[in-house]
Amino acid sequence: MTLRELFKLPKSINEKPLIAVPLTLGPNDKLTPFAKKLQEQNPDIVEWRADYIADDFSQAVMWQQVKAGAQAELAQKDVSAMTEAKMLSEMDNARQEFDATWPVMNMQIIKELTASVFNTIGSFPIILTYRTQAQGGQGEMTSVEYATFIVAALRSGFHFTAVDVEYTLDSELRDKVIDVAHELGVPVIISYHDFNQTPDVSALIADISKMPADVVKIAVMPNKEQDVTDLLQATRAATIQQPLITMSMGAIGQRSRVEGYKFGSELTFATLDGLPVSAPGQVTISELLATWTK
Ligand SMILES: O=C1C[C@@](O)(C(=O)O)C[C@@H](O)[C@@H]1O
Repeated sequence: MTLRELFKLPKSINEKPLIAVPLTLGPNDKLTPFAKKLQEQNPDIVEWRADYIADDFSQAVMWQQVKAGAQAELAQKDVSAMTEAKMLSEMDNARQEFDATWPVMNMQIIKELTASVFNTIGSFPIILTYRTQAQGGQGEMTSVEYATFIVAALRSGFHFTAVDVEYTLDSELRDKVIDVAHELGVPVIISYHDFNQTPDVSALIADISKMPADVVKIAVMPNKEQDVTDLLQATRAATIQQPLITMSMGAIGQRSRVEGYKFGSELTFATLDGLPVSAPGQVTISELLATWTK
């Protein structure tokens, strides 16, 4: 099965790979200008990089906000030291109450975040990705928080075209997330990143393909031109059942993003013009299309 078939997308008319653009907006950015550019440049897929926003709604951050609000209110009141001490001790009880209700609040927050993405750009297929710092992203969640986030977003009632699950996630949690995705009919991309070097890509492809992955994705850093050639050749030589996405990152690896499809990589990440990259070496859609029509 091809990646297009798996994602239920129309057949390509020119044998080119799918183009995915990353949505890397943080809590203070507006989605509407992104949505407008999206309509203009019309990529195949949007990858929602939730790690750029989700940590701003973590339990610790939300509690800090509640606490800061209460303290600001206290500061405005002219209260005695005794009353102030009493109110502060009440904060401890409030903290316990906050912690007890957090799982429900967390689900609601994740649902609202997901809804805001789908309500603005849901006419495009969306891949759900939360990239941890260990794999080159912004995300600081623990493995349990990561799995909770992904499962809650998948169960939010909005249908993702695919979900990215990191290869390095603890295997028990990984299986749990994959089970939920499959129960909801969402294909799982198992992805591996190395921002320092190009390891043995063939071995990695073989290893990931043995997992319950519907798509295998590998993004690694070349230190020399030969590393890019090795990645492309490993992509061509792969005999796995699942669709494959590979790329060499950084400046040296850029050609893999443009011509990787000739070796069997079925999707390439590019940015909307003028928007930031989500990994080194990504080109813009315009650059990509210009190179393809040369
Ligand atoms: O896994 C990938 C590939 C990527 O790292 C890249 O190199 O283009 C960009 C990420 O947003 C995406 O999740």
